[in-house]
Amino acid sequence: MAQYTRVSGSVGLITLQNPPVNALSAAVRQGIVDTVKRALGDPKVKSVVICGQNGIFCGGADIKEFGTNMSGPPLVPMIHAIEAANKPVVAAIEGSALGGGLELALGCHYRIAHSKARLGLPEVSLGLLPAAGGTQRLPRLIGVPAALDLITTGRHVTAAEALQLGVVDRVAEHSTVDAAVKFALSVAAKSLDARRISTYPCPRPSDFDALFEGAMQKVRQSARGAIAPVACVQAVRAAATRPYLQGMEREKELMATLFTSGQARALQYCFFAQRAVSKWNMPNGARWDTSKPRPVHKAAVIGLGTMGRGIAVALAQTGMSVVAVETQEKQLMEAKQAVSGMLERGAKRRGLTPAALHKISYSHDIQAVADVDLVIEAVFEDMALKKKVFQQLSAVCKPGTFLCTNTSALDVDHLASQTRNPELVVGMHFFAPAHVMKLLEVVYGPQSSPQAVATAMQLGKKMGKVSVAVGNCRGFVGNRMLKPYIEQAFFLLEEGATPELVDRALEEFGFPMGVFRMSDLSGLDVGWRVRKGDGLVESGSASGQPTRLREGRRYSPLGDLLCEQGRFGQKTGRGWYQYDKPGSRVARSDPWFHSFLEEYRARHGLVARRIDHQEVLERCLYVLINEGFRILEDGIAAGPEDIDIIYVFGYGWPRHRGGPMFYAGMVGLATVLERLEHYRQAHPDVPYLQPCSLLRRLVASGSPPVHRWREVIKKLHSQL
Ligand SMILES: CCCCCCCC(=O)CC(=O)SCCNC(=O)CCNC(=O)[C@H](O)C(C)(C)COP(=O)(O)OP(=O)(O)OC[C@H]1O[C@@H](n2cnc3c(N)ncnc32)[C@H](O)[C@@H]1OP(=O)(O)O
Ligand SMILES: NC(=O)C1=CN([C@@H]2O[C@H](COP(=O)(O)OP(=O)(O)OC[C@H]3O[C@@H](n4cnc5c(N)ncnc54)[C@H](O)[C@@H]3O)[C@@H](O)[C@H]2O)C=CC1
Repeated sequence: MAQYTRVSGSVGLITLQNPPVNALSAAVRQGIVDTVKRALGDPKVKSVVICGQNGIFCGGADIKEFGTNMSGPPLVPMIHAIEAANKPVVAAIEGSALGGGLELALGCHYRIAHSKARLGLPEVSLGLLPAAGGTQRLPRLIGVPAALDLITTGRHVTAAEALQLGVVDRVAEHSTVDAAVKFALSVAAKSLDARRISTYPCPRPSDFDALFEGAMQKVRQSARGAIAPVACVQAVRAAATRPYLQGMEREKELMATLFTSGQARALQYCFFAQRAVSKWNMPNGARWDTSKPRPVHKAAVIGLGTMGRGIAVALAQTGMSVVAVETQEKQLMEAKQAVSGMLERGAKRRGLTPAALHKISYSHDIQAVADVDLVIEAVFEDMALKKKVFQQLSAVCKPGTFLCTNTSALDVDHLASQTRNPELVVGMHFFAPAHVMKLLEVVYGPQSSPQAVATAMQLGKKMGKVSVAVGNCRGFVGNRMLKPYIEQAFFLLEEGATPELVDRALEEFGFPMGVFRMSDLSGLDVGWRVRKGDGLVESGSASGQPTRLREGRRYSPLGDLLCEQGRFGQKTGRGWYQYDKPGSRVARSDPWFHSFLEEYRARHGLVARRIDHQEVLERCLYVLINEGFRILEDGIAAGPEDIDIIYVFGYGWPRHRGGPMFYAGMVGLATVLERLEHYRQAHPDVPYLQPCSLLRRLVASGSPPVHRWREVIKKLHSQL
């Protein structure tokens, strides 16, 4: 809807009304068409202001309408009619002007933004391009390089940057609508000839070809396999090379291919999934909207290694006081230096002074945490040590302090049982580097109170994380699913693949790094220590003939053998690949490893066969997806969206493929099931390939779309 009033005698004020973000639904578009017509037809009206209700201009096209039978007036002619008007139209931008919202503003003759407003064309992150003239008007207004940047990244800019770029004409500190009305009165009689952006020539940069080649290369590298960024570059190129109307034709043509693409569906699914996971619920009925978080004014971090340092930075950047605790003076001083450096660099990047530096106090005495509201433990992954730390915390902290652990896989319930108040214990599983990575798994046990979960979720939000509440099990959601994925990659090496082949297949699929490059980066010794703890590693296996079975299950000792040789990955300069020196990042194929692999196969009577990318993807990804179904079946994740968001934000799953569970739906659940059955037959000693009963059930019930899986899961749980 759009409301129309006449203000200050001669200004027609149009207010978009569609809470919460005034998205351009069919009703809003119809409202704009009607009210603009009314304003232009009213002889008393000399100029027009368009604004949005409740302090937000417009969040763009109504994404919920996509995929439906979109009725109502289309955006392009609506915006053209505004631009062609013979009375000045001023956009009064408060809150956000995004996507179609900014395109609407670009059709206006003037734009005034509030100093706190954010503007942008984020369509690319939804698998689309700004198809209401955005790709044609913006380069004409602010030049090709700046338009390419905004359109291909989808980034939101502040009002100050928008003013500097020339996207807006003025910035208002107080009521933007009042300022716009005043301004509209002042320009009522002015000629509009120079105010219609579509009539501007598009500036042609001197380094035209190099600019577009560079832009194309950049988008192909940053979002491997994503089609929308490429289409965005093509559309801006059309603006720079064709007259406006022909450019609009090209924009429309490119949008038509994107609009119905699987990638657009996947990205739009991610948009809603990201919002859905904040509305968490627990199997005991506790929910996000009935559980009140407790404010956290002061927090502590125990253990300032790789993770603890990043967590301390993320906490301090929220503005709260942080107590950082290490055991030894030397470690404490090193950590203090590292944390200060991280905060200073972060502040410099954002053009701020590092105020958070003074928010952290350091101590090697655990008594220092006595008065904090919440503690995050990040000591070594060692149950005995963590148990001791939780016992100490329980004794030292004031009553009611929430005790959280950053363990990657250990039993959160067991840690809770070491404390006087197990209901105050949850897992807060960050990802490295903790001050950068967006994902946070909040792990609840049967005793965790809804308030503890709500507090951890809210703290995650405050730290800028995408937080997902999950149940307690070995590895929680992300790492539990990773185990069979890595296992398949090892088996593929045994059967004839190379690290290069496996990684290429996964990187072409869209992962930033394949499994072996990733393993070299995070350190082969991490998994080795876990396998040793599980009693899977045979000592001295490098010198003997290590077995490839553990309790009847196939096992590949390849990773253990490399570790026994001191090949821990990048940190030692050798792993699945070789590196120029320890710590170097460029992976090169290693002839040593190839001959080692051949000898290994020969020793075990394994005959290498040709393995193609399809098999790599099917085996690595379907086995991971299968574990995802088990996690849903076990009630560890509340829905497929939770798993998908964990994989997209924590594990580099390509966003344009929507996350593993959405991807399974795209491939077809019946196909995933059939391929798992096929591989299970070929590898009867690999239990992870056994299709999960939830997957079978979903296929038997006609493979419903992903948003209906929760119903099937609910039914399944009610029958148990
Ligand atoms: C051939 C066909 C031709 C078609 C031509 C189309 C051409 C186009 O140009 C296409 C477009 O505009 S695509 C839309 C571009 N706009 C965006 O991407 C902005 C999306 N929204 C945001 O960033 C934040 O919500 C925002 C920054 C606005 C607000 O953030 P908050 O953190 O305050 O609030 P959220 O929790 O994100 O959102 C609140 C509720 O609003 C829903 N929502 C947000 N934007 C929407 C939108 N654009 N359409 C529909 N629903 C939207 C959001 O899902 C959430 O809903 P609930 O979770 O149910 O409360
Ligand atoms: N490194 C990673 O990528 C991730 C690690 N994690 C988990 O985070 C935890 C920490 O891992 P990292 O930071 O990698 O380990 P790290 O080895 O880098 O750091 C552990 C730190 O804890 C300190 N420490 C040991 N005992 C202590 C005590 N009693 N009091 C205070 N400090 C103590 C050590 O001096 C060391 O600085 C582990 O549980 C790990 O599984 C979770 C997510 C990712």
